Amino acid sequence: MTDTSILRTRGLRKEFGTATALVRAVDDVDLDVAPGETVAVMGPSGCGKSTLLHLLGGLERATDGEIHLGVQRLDRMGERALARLRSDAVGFVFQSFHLMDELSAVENVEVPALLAGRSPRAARTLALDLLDRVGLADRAGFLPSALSGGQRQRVAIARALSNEPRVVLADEPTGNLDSTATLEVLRLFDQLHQAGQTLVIVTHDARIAATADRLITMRDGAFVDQTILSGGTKGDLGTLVGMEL
Ligand SMILES: Nc1ncnc2c1ncn2[C@@H]1O[C@H](COP(=O)(O)OP(=O)(O)OP(=O)(O)O)[C@@H](O)[C@H]1O
Repeated sequence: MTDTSILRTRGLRKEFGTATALVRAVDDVDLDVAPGETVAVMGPSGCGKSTLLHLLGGLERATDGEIHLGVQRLDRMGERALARLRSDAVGFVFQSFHLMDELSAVENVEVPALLAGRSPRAARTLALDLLDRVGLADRAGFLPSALSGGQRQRVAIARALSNEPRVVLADEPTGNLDSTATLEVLRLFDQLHQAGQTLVIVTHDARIAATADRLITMRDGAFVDQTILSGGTKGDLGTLVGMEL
């Protein structure tokens, strides 16, 4: 699309299995995500959405093709450089939260900041600030087991932001949440979007996808449709709040 994309793939492919039982999970995908853009990815189960997200965040290696994050080329990086890039530049949000059970909310949030090289004091200050931003300042000392599903996901979102990522990649972030918690998470993503955060969200929920700037539909590993939602078709949060989520 443009040279100014923050995230760009060309001819991206990921295959699993052997020649006799080959699954092409991602099949020749060209993607351009602009800075500050929210992209939603939808499609039937098994069409390759999670695999695509894992490739974009350097969690998995591509079989073929290019992945650019800014000026960096993920597909050419060694393991150490890729690990550094993940901890410095990418925020992940997962359906099942992936919090560390034995760490409090604030400790979970500060881990990526520590890994990214912040001092313990600076990491703690940032983590408390982020928990405040997601409305959980009063739960900082709680273990995940003492939090609701929605609160856990908000901690996970705060954690995803604690390395000040260039892009946040969210895989079914509301898949385990009830409608109230879904709405809370939706509000948070909207705030992030307003603040200029680049977001790629895999979701089965059309109402979440409706808040994105662009909706990509995948099938059998490939993009089969891309719809720009800004302007008339983009659902605003005010309308969604009025809907039964
Ligand atoms: N580690 C793996 N080994 C072998 N096959 C895999 C692996 N990971 C994914 N696949 C296969 O790749 C295809 C895409 O899987 P993926 O999880 O990306 O789909 P998805 O669209 O995210 O599905 P869902 O919506 O159910 O989460 C599927 O056929 C899946 O079985």
